[in-house]
Amino acid sequence: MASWVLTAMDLACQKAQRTLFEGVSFSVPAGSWLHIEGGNGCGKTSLLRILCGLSPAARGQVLWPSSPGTQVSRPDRSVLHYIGHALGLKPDLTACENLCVDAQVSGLALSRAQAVQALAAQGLQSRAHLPVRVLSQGQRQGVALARLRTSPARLWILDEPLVGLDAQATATARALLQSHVDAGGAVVMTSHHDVGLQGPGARLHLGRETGQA
Ligand SMILES: Nc1ncnc2c1ncn2[C@@H]1O[C@H](COP(=O)(O)OP(=O)(O)OP(=O)(O)O)[C@@H](O)[C@H]1O
Repeated sequence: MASWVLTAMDLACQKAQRTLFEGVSFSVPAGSWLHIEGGNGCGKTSLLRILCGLSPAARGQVLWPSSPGTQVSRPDRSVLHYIGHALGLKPDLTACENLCVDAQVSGLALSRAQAVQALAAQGLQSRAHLPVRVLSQGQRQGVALARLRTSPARLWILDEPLVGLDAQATATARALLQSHVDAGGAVVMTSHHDVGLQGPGARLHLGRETGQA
């Protein structure tokens, strides 16, 4: 049985007095995934931000996992790792430094060698010591994904994590997400493409059929 769960209860979202979605409820237990899909502007990013506690819901409630068997009122970085469209990278720091600083903020000790290893696993070893501002968009996405490899969080919330990746980087990223789920983590993600995750999981289509997942 799963030791923890992310729960969304009857969520609604409004932007500029327009209801984007309502009645959205789901549970994402440890060891599972949720793929949120839907057309441009249907509210996928807005939903992820609500799930992360970055934006308020117009209605409803989110219960985040904490240590096994408990729930917290807001998630911290030890619980939840969010990658949004903006990626959150520091452009003047190298890829390696970005991982080290990110770990430091999470209260983790990460050596440069460990950071380079995480980047190498994304196929970015040769880019490790370059400032992020000179990297391509796909390479930046790879750096953001490499941070997942050093994150303590069991719950990953990812906005279009495969966007801009070439075929090889996409396969690597898919394997990373699958291994996280297989190891008892959880992935909530948006994507306009089939991600092909296996095992316990669900798809939530935001739009006219929005509802239970
Ligand atoms: N602050 C805001 N004020 C007014 N409208 C907003 C605001 N923020 C978002 N929106 C609108 O809400 C809608 C949903 O935006 P959101 O980014 O959640 O969509 P999305 O499903 O992630 O789209 P995409 O697939 O294009 O990334 C869009 O029409 C957007 O313009």
